[in-house]
Amino acid sequence: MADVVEVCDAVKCFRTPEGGLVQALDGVNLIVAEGEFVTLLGPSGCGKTTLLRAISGFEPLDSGELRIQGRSMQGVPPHLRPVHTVFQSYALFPHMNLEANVGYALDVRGVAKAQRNRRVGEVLELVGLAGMQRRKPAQLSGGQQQRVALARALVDRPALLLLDEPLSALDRKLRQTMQRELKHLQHELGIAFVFVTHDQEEALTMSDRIVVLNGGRIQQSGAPAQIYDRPANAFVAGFIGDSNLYPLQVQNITAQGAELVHQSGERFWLGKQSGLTIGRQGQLLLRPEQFYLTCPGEGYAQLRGQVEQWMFLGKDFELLVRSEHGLAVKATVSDTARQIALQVGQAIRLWYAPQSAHWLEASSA
Ligand SMILES: Nc1ncnc2c1ncn2[C@@H]1O[C@H](COP(=O)(O)OP(=O)(O)OP(=O)(O)O)[C@@H](O)[C@H]1O
Repeated sequence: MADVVEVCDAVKCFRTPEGGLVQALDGVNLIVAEGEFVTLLGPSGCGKTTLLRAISGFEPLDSGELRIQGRSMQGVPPHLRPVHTVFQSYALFPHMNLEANVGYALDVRGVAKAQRNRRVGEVLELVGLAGMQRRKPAQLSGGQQQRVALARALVDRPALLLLDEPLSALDRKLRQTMQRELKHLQHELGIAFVFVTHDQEEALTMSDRIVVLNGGRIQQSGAPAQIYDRPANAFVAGFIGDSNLYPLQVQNITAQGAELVHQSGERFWLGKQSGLTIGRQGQLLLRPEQFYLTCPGEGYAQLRGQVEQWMFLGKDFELLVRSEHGLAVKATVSDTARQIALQVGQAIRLWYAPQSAHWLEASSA
């Protein structure tokens, strides 16, 4: 697959009104392949919007390179880049009807009327708004307005669509519907998407690849499952999903794996892994859903503790357990908890597979 976007060593600093300097992008490298759905994810202020604005041409970089479809974007103004942005606020022209809003980019470029009308018709069909051409934005629902914004951005078939929190103004249900539609549309059109969101669930379900940013630096770039199951460092582990993260030291190495100890005396097991030596320090990641209340089979490790809190979530139970040595353990366990009839203060065992635990070396943690 050819690369649509290449960002090399992008650096961008802002001078703040208070007289300080903010490093919004601190040596960012990003490649987006043709047809890829890439999500930029990170806390507020991590540089997501700055990176999008640099790609679209609204924010010149201090240093670094940007190529779109192999062409350097040095000195190329936003309107001449093969890129459109869809914003959370839709940014529609309120006085124009839907057809004029969508056809605007083609009108500006002087596309012949017949071709223009055909393209507008096609793209409205695509986003499910055929027959609403004459409505003005105020006569549409939030979800419909977002579809117009999408249609407008897609009408001249850009190589790349940038989406800056496009769904965050929608309520939960509509948001989920739009997530599915957007993903379907992206697949159908084969256009590369760079999508910005705060919402980790949205990122995990929609993306081919997630790029996690913090403090203007890329922390990790990978497929959703890789980011979730094998985070590169403690920041990513803590930012995505619920996590139990314990600072531990390697105490012993056996044929099955490693025995790890917390300073409280609590012991954990980690599956076989290359490069581990006795005395190494790091953090162990165990996701709440990796625990079981009954031993699922051979080779599982156990953690004893007492139920401190429990909540029924409709399908699963969410438990807060205090381990024998005083560690807090979050566990999400399925239905079997019904038969066990949980009570606060009850002594229980939590089982986990040592090979599903993830070790973060101190240097990367
Ligand atoms: N024009 C500007 N002048 C000064 N500082 C800026 C400017 N634009 C952005 N910043 C700063 O640069 C950093 C990165 O901002 P950016 O908008 O890229 O973050 P973000 O990840 O998109 O955040 P959010 O999720 O809140 O939108 C922040 O610290 C922000 O305050």
